Amino acid sequence: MHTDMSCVTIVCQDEIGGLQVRSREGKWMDINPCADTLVVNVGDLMHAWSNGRLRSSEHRVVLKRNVSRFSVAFFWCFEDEKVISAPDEVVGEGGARIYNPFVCREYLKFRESSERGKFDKVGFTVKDFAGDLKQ
Ligand SMILES: O=C(O)CCC(=O)C(=O)O
Ligand SMILES: [Fe+2]
Repeated sequence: MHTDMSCVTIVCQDEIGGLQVRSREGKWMDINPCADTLVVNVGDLMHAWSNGRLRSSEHRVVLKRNVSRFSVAFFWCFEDEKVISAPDEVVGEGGARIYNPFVCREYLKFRESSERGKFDKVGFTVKDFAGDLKQ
């Protein structure tokens, strides 16, 4: 289970399927394969930029049978040196930023070097890195 570090991810999975996304309520939902259809995921950078309005959902791949599966993912990120800080227009009047501003490169480094995140991408999210200022 992980969230994507990207801004937006585009996934193409074959007919075997297996991709699951966790709902706000914590329920795992199958993303059933559909011919000529791509899956678009919001990643952590977009989640932080949108001040949490767009959710970077936890997802995983679960195979119900012992078969080979093929998928390809395209991860679109902001440039390394960009600072992610939700714009005033997104935060809205009277609203508050829920994350500290951060540099994209630093977040990617954090995810790639942290014990839990190293190989299987499981673990930390932007909340762990930039704090959740609401809490
Ligand atoms: O294989 C898939 O369907 C999803 C892969 C994925 O979530 C990822 O590479 O981040
Ligand atoms: Fe992913």
